[in-house]
Amino acid sequence: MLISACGLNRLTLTLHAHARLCEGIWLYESSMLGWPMSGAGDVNYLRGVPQENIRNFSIIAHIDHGKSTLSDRLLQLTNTKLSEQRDQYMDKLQVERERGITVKAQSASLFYQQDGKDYLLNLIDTPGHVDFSYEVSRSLAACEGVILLIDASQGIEAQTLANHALATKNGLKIIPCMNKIDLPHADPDRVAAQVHAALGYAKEEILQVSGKTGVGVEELLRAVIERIPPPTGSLQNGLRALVFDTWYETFKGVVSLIRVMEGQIAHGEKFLMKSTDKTYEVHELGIMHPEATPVTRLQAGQVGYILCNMKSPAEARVGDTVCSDASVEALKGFQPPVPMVFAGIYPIDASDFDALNKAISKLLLNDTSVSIFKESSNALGLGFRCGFLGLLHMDVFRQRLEQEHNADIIITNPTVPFRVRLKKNPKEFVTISNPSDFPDQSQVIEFEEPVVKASLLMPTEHLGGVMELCTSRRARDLDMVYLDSGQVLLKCILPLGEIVIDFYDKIKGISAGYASLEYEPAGFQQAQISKVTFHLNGKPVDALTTIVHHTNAEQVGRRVTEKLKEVLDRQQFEVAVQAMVGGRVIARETIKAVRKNVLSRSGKTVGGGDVTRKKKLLEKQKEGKKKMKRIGDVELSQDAFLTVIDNS
Ligand SMILES: Nc1nc2c(ncn2[C@@H]2O[C@H](COP(=O)(O)OP(=O)(O)OP(=O)(O)O)[C@@H](O)[C@H]2O)c(=O)[nH]1
Repeated sequence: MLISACGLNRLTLTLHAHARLCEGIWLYESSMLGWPMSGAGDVNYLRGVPQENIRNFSIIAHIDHGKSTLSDRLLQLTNTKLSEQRDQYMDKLQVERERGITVKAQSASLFYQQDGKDYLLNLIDTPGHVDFSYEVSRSLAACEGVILLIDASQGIEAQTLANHALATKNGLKIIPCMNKIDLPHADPDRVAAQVHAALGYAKEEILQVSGKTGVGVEELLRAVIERIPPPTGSLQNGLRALVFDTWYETFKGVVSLIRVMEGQIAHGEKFLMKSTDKTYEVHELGIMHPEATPVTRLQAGQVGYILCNMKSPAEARVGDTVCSDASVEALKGFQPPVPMVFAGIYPIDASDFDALNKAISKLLLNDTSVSIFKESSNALGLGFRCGFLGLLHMDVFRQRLEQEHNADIIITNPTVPFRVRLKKNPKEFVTISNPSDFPDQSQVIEFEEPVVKASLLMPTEHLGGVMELCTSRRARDLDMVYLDSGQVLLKCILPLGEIVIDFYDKIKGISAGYASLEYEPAGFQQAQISKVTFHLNGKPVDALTTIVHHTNAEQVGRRVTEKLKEVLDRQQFEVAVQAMVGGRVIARETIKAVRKNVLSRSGKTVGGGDVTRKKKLLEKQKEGKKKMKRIGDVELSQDAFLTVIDNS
């Protein structure tokens, strides 16, 4: 049996595996979805699932507690057809599959029947790592409830508490649910006691599932339907929908994911983007099932995507309101995320700047939490200064640029944003996120560094080691709360600059992986800040310049000069490698002069008879020369330069 929808001749590009185009009419074979037929004549493929039978929910949890695996099981249980069979289906990006982590929230509309009633369940799988919590907060704006997943062997971790607080703040219904109960070392009783002690849920309220084996997942779906309220919002009102995600697709252009709050929107209709007042026409709209699947109409309470005649990625704004006319009030939108770490991104080959510019603007559409400004460097040419939510976020952005957009890039070493009050304008603080903007010390009244409110959750036996590390990183206002479950929650204020690089790894090492960290911005505090510059025979290498707390300057200076000495080719003259703060040298290495003999490797000269090998080496050197950077008299090969940046 077939349901017909109308006017979709532009949709051939998005032909879905389950759908086919027949004599100009879009036909949907509902039985293929495991979706029973009932009632005829509904032009909407969503077939009038009444609003009270819609549930919009996210799965939230600490990293690795099994959100994506559970999402797989929900797709399976609801007979959702997949375009290919693979684990962690909702992790669509190459970077996610390679790293085994979710970095991008993904939504899927599922159809399910329970007690003879048809339900439309809109699920959003969210990331767990603290760097991507902006994705979680955006996803929650499209939901009425969440499944708070807790690993039955690990128990509550820092991000469990943070996500619980976020869902509570958003007024969402929370279903606490223990996962991985199939693990031999799972301890549901201990974890239930922990959840009760920390979050106040009774043991009976906490569900127990295994996303891996499927045990308990049907009961979980029942709880979703019974405990999470349906969406509200009148179909009769003017259209009001929240854009909560956007991305760019090569053949389709800009795709916006929306949650319709009021009214409805249909194929071919015109709508207004509230922030720009620009009018667009809907070229396609649909649901993620879990691939983009066109429908004719989206109504209040539903989640889906729209494609329209947007010319540039810049026109789509996450948090914007899609509305029928100017009289409709804008929705609350989202607080812009606060960048925690800044770094320069440059094309390896300076002539690729325009291509990099395009690649970045497309990727920004998919990751609105990155802030970007153009900048230039004497060693690297034209590039961008980018703000990220953390180091993992920065690394994922780099990998996505390389993998999804074929960009060859260099990222300079990261720095946190400092603030400064200058004598010429003593009433105002200016933020410095780029070492090149560092002011002359004689003009400075005071500096401030960013701090975070950190929460570290761990079994009590690891408290000593973790406290020691925190103290060595200048932690203050330490406060401990002992939980009934044998865990302790350590709260403190930490300078952001002390945790962005290796703090997380160190914490995991000290606690055998048991301590978890969560943090949020907590303003700025007064600090003594130094700019460390690096010089080759007196000439600065600007891409290596960094800003650090004064107590760390010497250590950074020593590490980078040593690395420069190790990787720099010897020149025909002696080279002084210096690290300086102001006019003062804080670290120095000397590279002795030598007449370079390319035919010598590791001190051994290549055998005289091997002419081809000699030729090859000389050609290689010629090739390498093209990629040499010149700092004053000193030539620095690209490879050497990249190694230093990677290690600085
Ligand atoms: N034994 C067992 N392993 C599970 C279960 N659920 C997930 N896992 C494993 O736990 C690891 C993490 O699972 P994911 O589903 O990627 O976790 P996640 O919460 O989505 O991870 P992030 O999105 O990166 O935070 C994987 O190795 C899964 O195979 C389960 O129910 N039982």
